[in-house]
Amino acid sequence: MGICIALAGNPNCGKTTMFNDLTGANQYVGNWPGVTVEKKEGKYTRDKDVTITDLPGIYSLSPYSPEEIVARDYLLEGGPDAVINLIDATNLERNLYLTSQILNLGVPVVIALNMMDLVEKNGDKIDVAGLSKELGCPIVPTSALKGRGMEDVVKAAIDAAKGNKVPATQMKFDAAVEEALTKIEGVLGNKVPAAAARWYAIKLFEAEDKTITDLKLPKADLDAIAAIRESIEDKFDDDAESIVTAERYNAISHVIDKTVKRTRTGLTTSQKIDRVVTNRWLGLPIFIVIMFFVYWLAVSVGGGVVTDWANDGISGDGWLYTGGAAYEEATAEYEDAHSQVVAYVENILGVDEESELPSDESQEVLDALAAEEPEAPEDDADADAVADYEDAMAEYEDAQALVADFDEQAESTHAVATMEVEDEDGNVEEQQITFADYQKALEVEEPDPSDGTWGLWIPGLGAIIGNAMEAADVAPWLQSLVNDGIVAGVGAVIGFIPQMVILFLLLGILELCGYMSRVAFIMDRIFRKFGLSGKSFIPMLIASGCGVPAVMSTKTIENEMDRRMTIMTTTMIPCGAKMPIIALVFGALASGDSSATWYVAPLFYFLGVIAIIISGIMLKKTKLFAGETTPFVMELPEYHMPTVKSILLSMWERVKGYIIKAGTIIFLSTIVIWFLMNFGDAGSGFGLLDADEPDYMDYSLMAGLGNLLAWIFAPLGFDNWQATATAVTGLVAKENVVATVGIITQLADYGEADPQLWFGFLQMLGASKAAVVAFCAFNLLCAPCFAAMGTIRQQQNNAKWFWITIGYMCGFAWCVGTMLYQFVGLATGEVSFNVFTVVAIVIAAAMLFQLFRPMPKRKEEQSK
Ligand SMILES: Nc1nc2c(ncn2[C@@H]2O[C@H](COP(=O)(O)OP(=O)(O)OP(=O)(O)O)[C@@H](O)[C@H]2O)c(=O)[nH]1
Ligand SMILES: [Mg+2]
Repeated sequence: MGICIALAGNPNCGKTTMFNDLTGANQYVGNWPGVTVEKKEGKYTRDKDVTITDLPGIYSLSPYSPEEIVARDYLLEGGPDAVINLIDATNLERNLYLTSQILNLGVPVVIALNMMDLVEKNGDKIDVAGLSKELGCPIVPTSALKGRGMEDVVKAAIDAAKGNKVPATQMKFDAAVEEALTKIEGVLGNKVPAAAARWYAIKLFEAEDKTITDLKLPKADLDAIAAIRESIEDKFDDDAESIVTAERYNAISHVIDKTVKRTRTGLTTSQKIDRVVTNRWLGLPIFIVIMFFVYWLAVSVGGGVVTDWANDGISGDGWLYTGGAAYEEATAEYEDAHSQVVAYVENILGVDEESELPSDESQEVLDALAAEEPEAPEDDADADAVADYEDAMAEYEDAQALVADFDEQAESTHAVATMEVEDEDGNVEEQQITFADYQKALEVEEPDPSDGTWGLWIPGLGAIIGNAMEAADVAPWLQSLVNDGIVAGVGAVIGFIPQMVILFLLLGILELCGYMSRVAFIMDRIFRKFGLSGKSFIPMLIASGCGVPAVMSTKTIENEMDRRMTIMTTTMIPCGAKMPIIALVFGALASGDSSATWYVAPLFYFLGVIAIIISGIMLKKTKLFAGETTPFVMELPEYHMPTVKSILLSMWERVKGYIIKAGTIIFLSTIVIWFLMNFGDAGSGFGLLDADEPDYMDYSLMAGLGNLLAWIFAPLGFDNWQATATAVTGLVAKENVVATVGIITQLADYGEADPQLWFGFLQMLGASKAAVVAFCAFNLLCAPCFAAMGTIRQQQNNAKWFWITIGYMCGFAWCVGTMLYQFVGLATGEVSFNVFTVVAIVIAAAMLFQLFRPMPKRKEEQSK
């Protein structure tokens, strides 16, 4: 017959670490309390007959918080055959409080004295044998992190379960209280299991409602118990519950005096570090500096170097593996020549003032210069192919004529262009380009890394698939679906993984070493001023990875209103999937000068935090959320070096989600988006659009959908279908935003780190920087992706609250976007005063009013 062992203990004492070690599972571990919120089961790796259950951490068995109820019901209703009670040995006083309750339950208990490695390091001595005698149950010293004592503790638990060895002696209370408890046990007789008699006696003595309703005792018994209780309450001049609590703590300090020898004087290392990092003044600046650094590393370094590399290999053409230096040189030479050509053409035909890109006329000539002669069809080609060739040839000839015209004009006017060049020391010089220079520059060919002359070339996945389909003569629409839809869309997500790996590695280290629980403590001081709880910060922190686990983790917030409010706001933090949007916007705003604008990426993180604080204050003053905030109780765990394995695990846990998403939701949505973009009615009936036509997308279903909704975004500065469609696809998954911009601008091959896409994106938003800012803010703050919305529905557990959440997020995002576009636009001169400016002013005034008005008085308070 199988044996069932439960792991119970305070939050953050190492239960999940032990559970993972015993069962080979990979449950989430974090160095802050309340990581596990549901009980989890697994099989012991060394003996499949033994089932191990990981319970959420609890401080006591009183039925106040959801976790306490889960754990208590499970233990009381005969779930486990034995309980392993984990104790954080560095914090015996607090941990033994729960132990003193578990010992009363009448189930076999084995204590795992965990974190012994830290105790040894601190130099404290615990008399394990003595402690075991005092508590009346076996004790095994362990270190779950280092895997020490794991087998012994399970063996002891199996023995205890087989022999049904319930704890022998119990921690005794004051004689008068003990006498009262014995009397109550007498009243109960055999109405409760003998082994748990003391548990029930204490609960009835405390007059705990849950126990009284559960037991359904006759009135006479209840009266007798009430009389016993009152006599003791009179004697101690205190209520029964406080008497029991005090007695438990007395018993604990008695046990500790006898068995623990402290050698330590002064502060521990953890306390010393905390004096700095949780300092009233330094705490917040230190946190900000750390977060800036983390995001900067992930976005600039990881995003730049590593993502480029991955993008080349996955959705791009491929890598040049050897001979890179010569290729680089040739590329530099080509780029120099190319910029001479561009400068020369621009000099004659002009530049667009606003965007500083070539004017339309210049672009036409540049395109003509780049045109290639089409390949003649084979002799046995069909009529269609011949017709296509003739069209292409005619186009090519037009281009040649345009170039000839331009050359003639240039030569006859003896035009000389000047171009600014920067030498190695950063000095800017002017270079003259004559007609002869221009013609010479045209001769320089772009080096092709894959032509075999530069070194070993490894083709990218996209190129391989593309060529294979070409060779197999796959229908053009299917090629387009696979290349432009699936490879581009899924590739954009996968190419982003390197950045996430860096981000989550760093966040994982901060979490596991214990720093992040300090941050919750620091944030609580700030949040409290605004009527929010510091507990809301943990979900926000997790949201920087992904909104789904973040919304799940709100379970640990006991106060219902605080919990609902945290669910409503927590996904405003930029999650991993929103990072490419930030990178894109960052590029469009700063033209990629990452050294001068390195602060943009972390700024959006703080935009999220500020949006949450503002939302919190405003919501707190509405009827829905009025009320007191609950006090924040969370002790600070000791710092420790996390193991490499645990860091990698925590990173993998989060990255895994993206990979699964890329294979499922993103995969499906790229197909749907491709369909919406490529089907429509261009005048000749509904069907596949001809992708060779310019502007074919304007006739697509997506354009229709976008146009239908575009009016909503007019005040935010992007009332065209392209930007609207992008925001809508973002609701499915935020990864879609960049992918959709890529498809719409037909620059999907470039990725969010490429200037081409930045300019395309800027053009899509009417070359308005204010609109770019508004677009970004809207997409970051509005309702999250499908997956997160599903989790919100589940956690709000109520349709009305779900819609309030989604409605609030979208409404808030719209308001912020409108204000940003109107005000930033006014400041930069991109917007002139209009109706929506008035709307923005009204919104701003309403928000300020809601933020600064005093907390409204509630009816209940007035009646008191
Ligand atoms: N030094 C040391 N650290 C440990 C030990 N056991 C666990 N930890 C660390 O303590 C932290 C908390 O571990 P968890 O396993 O998540 O704790 P838990 O009891 O499951 O916490 P909740 O799920 O919040 O109830 C993690 O950072 C672990 O790496 C140990 O024996 N020694
Ligand atoms: Mg846990």
